[in-house]
Amino acid sequence: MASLLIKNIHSLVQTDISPRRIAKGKDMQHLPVINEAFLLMEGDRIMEFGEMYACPERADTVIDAKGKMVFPCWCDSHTHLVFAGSREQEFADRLKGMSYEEIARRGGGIQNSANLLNETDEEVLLKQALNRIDEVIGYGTGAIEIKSGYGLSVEGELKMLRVIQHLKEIANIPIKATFLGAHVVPQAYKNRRDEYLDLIINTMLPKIADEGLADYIDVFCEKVAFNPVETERLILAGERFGLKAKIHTNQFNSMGGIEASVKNKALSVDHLEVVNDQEISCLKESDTIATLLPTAPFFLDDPYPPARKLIDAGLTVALATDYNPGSSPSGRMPFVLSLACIKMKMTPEEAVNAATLNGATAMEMEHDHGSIAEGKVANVFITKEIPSIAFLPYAFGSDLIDQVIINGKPV
Ligand SMILES: N=CN[C@@H](CCC(=O)O)C(=O)O
Ligand SMILES: [Zn+2]
Repeated sequence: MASLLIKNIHSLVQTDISPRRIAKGKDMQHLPVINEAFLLMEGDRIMEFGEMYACPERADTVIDAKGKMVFPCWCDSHTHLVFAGSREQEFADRLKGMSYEEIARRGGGIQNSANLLNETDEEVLLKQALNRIDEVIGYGTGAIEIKSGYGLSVEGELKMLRVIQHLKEIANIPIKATFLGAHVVPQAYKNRRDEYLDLIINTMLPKIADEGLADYIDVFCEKVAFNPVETERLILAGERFGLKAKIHTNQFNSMGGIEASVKNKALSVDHLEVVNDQEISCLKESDTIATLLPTAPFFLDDPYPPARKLIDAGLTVALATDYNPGSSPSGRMPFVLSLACIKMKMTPEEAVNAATLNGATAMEMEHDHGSIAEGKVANVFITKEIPSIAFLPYAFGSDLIDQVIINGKPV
């Protein structure tokens, strides 16, 4: 097996000697670092790491990282990166004052992306999504979740999930697939929402389970999409097919989505731009991860999630890009970290924990990803020469990633 040694690392970040599963509440401030370090990878795994005095003498390939830092790759646990076309016309409409919700109500938004996706061939979707995966690897992402939800029909949802399945086979980073048939009620079912729910539960889910196309189920619990009762019905249906829930909720309204998710042991609740004290207390009683997506409120010019309140209440916070054509047309994790610090007052250490270990746990990949630990997959990135960890979110526009290593190989 080929070995790769990185030596003279100024700081090796997020080192796990006795592996942590998660960083919760005030522990999110704890970011273990080894200064003047080495990292040895063999095959696709991390073999050994430590201080330079113990550095092995030989390896097949040696990289000198003097002045640079090494991080585990980002774990982006919430994306919609299989999509067709783009929505800059809606962007222009919003700049003139129209809201995201108004655009959705007039049949634009998610329905617009669904129309485009249903007209696009599977091979084209695959090629474009693969390009996006290559793009985000360049930003340091080494594990990702991808949702369906722009099909909104049996054929469309299956097409999206088959594309994601194909991506799992050919992309060189691990992918988790989430079924989001309940993204909005499609226009064709406008006055027949119960029939659409029945279609999801009785037709889509059995086919998806039959082909093993999804790892999780998601519902957009919002006024423009599905209510908490419908959300709970869908979570329970997913559970019958072995799918845990990761739920879009509290993006624009607080209407019971968190309670419905927590009650049904959702793995994560995602967005949380609008969240009240009662909902925070409800989350405190659970293991459900709060996944925040700050590029969405940045792009939509909405309020940011109250990350400080959530962390100070002892919750587990993850950060992800929400890469999608409508509310976050960017998969750039370093910018997510900058927004988390600048707009949500997370510390750089909390932001790194949220974007690595907690992101991995939000897609149940923490055994193999999210930290520098012996035996974990060797997905890491080397920064350019930077003076401190805080420099990464601080220098928000700069490309500070020098080299990305995936499965123990530079890409
Ligand atoms: N809010 C629901 N879904 C996506 C947006 C999808 C879209 O606008 O196309 C989100 O997470 O922001
Ligand atoms: Zn989303």
